[in-house]
Amino acid sequence: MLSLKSVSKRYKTGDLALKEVTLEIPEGQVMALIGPSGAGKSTLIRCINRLVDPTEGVITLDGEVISSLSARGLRKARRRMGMIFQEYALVERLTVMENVLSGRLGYVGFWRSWFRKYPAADVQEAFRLLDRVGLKHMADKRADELSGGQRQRVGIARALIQDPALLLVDEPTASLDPKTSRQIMRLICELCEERHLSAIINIHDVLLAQMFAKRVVGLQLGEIVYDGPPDGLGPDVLTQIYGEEDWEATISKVEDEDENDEEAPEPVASA
Ligand SMILES: Nc1ncnc2c1ncn2[C@@H]1O[C@H](COP(=O)(O)OP(=O)(O)OP(=O)(O)O)[C@@H](O)[C@H]1O
Repeated sequence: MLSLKSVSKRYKTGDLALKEVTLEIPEGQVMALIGPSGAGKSTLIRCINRLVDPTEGVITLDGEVISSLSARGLRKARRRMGMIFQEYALVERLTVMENVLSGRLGYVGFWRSWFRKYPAADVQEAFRLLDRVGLKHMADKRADELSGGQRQRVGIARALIQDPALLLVDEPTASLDPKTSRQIMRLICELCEERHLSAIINIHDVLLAQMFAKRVVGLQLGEIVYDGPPDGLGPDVLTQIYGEEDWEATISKVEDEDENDEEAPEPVASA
């Protein structure tokens, strides 16, 4: 459903951030994008939602060519791409509910959103989503009263109320502790499965990528150097992506954690 063909990006500074990247992401697939700092992960995500214009190549979402859309076409296409950010990007002085509803901005028109007059169906859906992410009881809290994990749950609900076909997730756990990081990754993956959503998750943490994604793409200096299942990320591949390190320790840690994972499951309610 998402296809990138020979996508390259050269910034005005001369940096070649992406080199002929070709990828296909089928419906419902969660893909983790890994690679060292500067590999081009953010640039790839930004080319898909056109925050950055690719220099060459073609990007299509469900057959629609994203890479050459006009501003109006782009606004429409962006409704189909939910974004989840590292720093949550919430409006601090607004409530949890208002932040979630802001995900409908692309649909409701400027004045309606200015006066915060969202349709009843949107409000109902926001409650359902807050229930699903475990925050129904916090709908009236201000965003600045929440913990990092709770903020990210609001960010997830805000992305989902857009009713996207694709989730673009940029470092969702970078500001979270290890346990919360796992809960957030698990929640994102479960929601993608429930809703047949595709996702690209840009993630620094190789362990988390291996634990939760069915497919991992490794970028190095703007090129894909690995594209395959998480268990194919052996020491040689990781060295190719990140350089020399004691990868055996990392890999065995994943196995240990899998065996000992006795965390309580996320709250379940119908979505
Ligand atoms: N706006 C920009 N102008 C010029 N060069 C840029 C710009 N943004 C990124 N770059 C360059 O493009 C390359 C890829 O950067 P990018 O941010 O996509 O990497 P990344 O893998 O997301 O890194 P990180 O994990 O640190 O966020 C780097 O060499 C970076 O310096």
